[in-house]
Amino acid sequence: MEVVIVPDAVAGGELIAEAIATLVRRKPEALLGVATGSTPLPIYEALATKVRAGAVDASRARICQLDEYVGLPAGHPESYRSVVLREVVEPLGLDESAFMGPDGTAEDVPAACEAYDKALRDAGGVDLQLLGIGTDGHIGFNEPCSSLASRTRIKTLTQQTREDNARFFDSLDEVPHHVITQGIGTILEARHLVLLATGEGKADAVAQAVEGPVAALVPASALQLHRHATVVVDEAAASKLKLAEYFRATYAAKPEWQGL
Ligand SMILES: N[C@@H]1[C@@H](O)[C@H](O)[C@@H](COP(=O)(O)O)O[C@@H]1O
Repeated sequence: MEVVIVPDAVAGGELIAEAIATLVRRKPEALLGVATGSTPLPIYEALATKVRAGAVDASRARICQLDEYVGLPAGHPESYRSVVLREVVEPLGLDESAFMGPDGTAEDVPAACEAYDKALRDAGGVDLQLLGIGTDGHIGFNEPCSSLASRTRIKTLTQQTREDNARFFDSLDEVPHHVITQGIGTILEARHLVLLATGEGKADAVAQAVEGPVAALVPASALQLHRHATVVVDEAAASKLKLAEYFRATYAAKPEWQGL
């Protein structure tokens, strides 16, 4: 696992956007897994700026979703499908046909989950999966004690996560209890995992994920099992890392050709 400490969220966004641009230059039809929440927005903004400036041609890239609420009406502005179309697909100038995600409106949720895992496989697998981290250490919507081998499935949100996400809804009552999320086993199949965490509120979760034991209690610790995982953190989110100086020195000495 590589840990990169950046000065702030904008620098993190720029660094990761450049890694995505490098991937897309090498593999124009790359499948990019995107995360929702506030944290990845600087990545999407930096990437869209590169596309508009002609620094990268992302017109053949494909986008896939990490997770989704269950039971929101189709087209609800806070369904993750709507969020990803609004924040990623449209700003990159892509068509909706370049996008895939689990169907949170399906009557048969288990079948929708299985279909999504199959769709990811049929698409050739995810090349680069962006991740955020919940204050309880979740990735996607894999809450604490999710199986590290889990596949895409339905999960029940913790009260903490519903409260964290209530800011996107008119009230806490409107935040769904159920979600579909790529499983931890599914996420670990992506070729490159890139987790961005910013702000002091994520410092404990980051320290446990990076420096704690691999444990289902801290789903993000599963990144330790992946052979190409990159954790990008700002100073505040890095503030509880014991090895921060080592991570800084390692990154400073890294040959530029290696990229992320
Ligand atoms: N399902 C999403 C996660 O993918 C995201 O990482 C997390 C943190 O969001 P934020 O970046 O807004 O803190 O929120 C939600 O639970």
